[in-house]
Amino acid sequence: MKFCVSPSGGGGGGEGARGFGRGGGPKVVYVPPPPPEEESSVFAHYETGINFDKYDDILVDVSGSNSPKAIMTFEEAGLCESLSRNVTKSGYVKPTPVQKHGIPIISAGRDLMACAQTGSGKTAAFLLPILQQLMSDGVAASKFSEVQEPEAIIVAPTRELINQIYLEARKFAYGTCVRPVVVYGGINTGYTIREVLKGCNVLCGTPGRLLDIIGRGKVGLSKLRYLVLDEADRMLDMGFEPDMRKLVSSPGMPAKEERQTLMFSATYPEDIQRLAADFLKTDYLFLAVGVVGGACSDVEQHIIQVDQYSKREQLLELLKTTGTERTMVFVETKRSADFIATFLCQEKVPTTSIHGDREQREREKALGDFRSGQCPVLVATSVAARGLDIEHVQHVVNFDMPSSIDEYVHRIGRTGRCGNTGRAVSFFNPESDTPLARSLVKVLAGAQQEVPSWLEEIAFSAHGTTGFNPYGKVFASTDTRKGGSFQKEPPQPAVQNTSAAADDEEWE
Ligand SMILES: Nc1ncnc2c1ncn2[C@@H]1O[C@H](COP(=O)(O)OP(=O)(O)OP(=O)(O)O)[C@@H](O)[C@H]1O
Repeated sequence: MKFCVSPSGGGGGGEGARGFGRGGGPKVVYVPPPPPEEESSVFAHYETGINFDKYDDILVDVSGSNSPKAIMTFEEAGLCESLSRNVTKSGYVKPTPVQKHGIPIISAGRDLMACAQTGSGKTAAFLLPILQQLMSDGVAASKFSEVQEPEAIIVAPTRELINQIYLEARKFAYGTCVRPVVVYGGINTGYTIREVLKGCNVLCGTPGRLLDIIGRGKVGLSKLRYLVLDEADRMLDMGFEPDMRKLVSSPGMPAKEERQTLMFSATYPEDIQRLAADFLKTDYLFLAVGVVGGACSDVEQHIIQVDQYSKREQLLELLKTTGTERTMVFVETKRSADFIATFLCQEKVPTTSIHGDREQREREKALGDFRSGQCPVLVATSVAARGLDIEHVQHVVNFDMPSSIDEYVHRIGRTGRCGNTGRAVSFFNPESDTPLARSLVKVLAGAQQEVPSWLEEIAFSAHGTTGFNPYGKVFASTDTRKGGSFQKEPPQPAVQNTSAAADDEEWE
């Protein structure tokens, strides 16, 4: 068995994170391998799970005026032949709730803030109606232009996630004249620009690299019709909000009244919802599938009380039971990611790691080795918490609890996707994690999980109450425009999501 070496190569984070020419660091030469061309690889997908049909039982709430009627089937979505064919080849038989409601809303030209649980198909909910519109308008990529004018821009917070979205866009646009392109930090800028100049209709990017390429005059915004913020709450928290403001005030960016703005996430703190409204037309629709910020109930959640010094032993014990099943282990810092991955390798557990200090080449290799099963254990920081859709991830371990409950929801959502079941085990250290206890109890209860009595005690003891963590967000249940706050606790500051993720990913 091959053991994947994990420690950070170092040095890649600074420049890669800040984008070529900004940080003044060494030139990034990395050019990623081209994505697979064979049809079987383009359309490779995993099966929906036994709980896929249960999605239909989830309560859906659409608020705002004149919302269009939901569709029940992909046929009703009115997709053109090539797009329909690609949907079928992707193994999609029926739409998930966020697709049933989101597709007609987007097709009707409405702005949308959509919230649906992890792994429930939000990506296709925005890609399909956008691609459908571009195809029916006969949009085609042109490689004869020195400035590319994409019709859609999609933004996501991490490099791996935006690459995944790009691959989904490429899959659905397969065999058509619509060309998606991806730009993100940590790869050679010249290569990126050459890719953009080959023709670009749907530009997928991380914020830093997008702004960079727009600033270089390689991308014009005059034809832009769609702006999509995936993981919208993360894109608008303190880490990325300035970049988003810069993006929407870039020269040529159509005003919000002239473009369609679409936001998707599994979590939406209320303060972020209010801020997001700045980017949307006033009559935007708010789509909530289930409880906003709730965890996916297909993930079996276990919380174990562990003190800091017993965590490594506990992890080893746990990994003995998971065998070669794919497991993501989340830790708080880049250093501990290296440390734990090295420890596991020494213990003969084939492990790799991903975090913001690893070079992009290493990050992509780590993800590749994990996807292929060569290294069934991936130790990760919050950089891998959101959006990543990796087949066969059966287990998530929170070696360190995250500092916010939303981050917890995203992390455990790496398993139990698309109707499949999964398991999340979290090491709760009362010394450091007590502030999260209350919101954790609510998330567990909301997902019909067993709540350990010791956790309840911590959460609602005098100690737990006085020590209530302002960062331990309790989820809202619906559209903030309805006026109600759904929290018993005071409103949370916008900083709550940023700490871990922002210092880990820095500036993409
Ligand atoms: N209608 C469908 N039928 C079958 N599979 C689907 C369908 N919609 C999406 N999928 C698949 O389900 C998986 C999860 O979808 P996706 O990554 O879009 O989830 P998500 O809601 O964006 O999750 P997250 O909140 O973690 O970002 C993907 O592999 C996707 O291809």
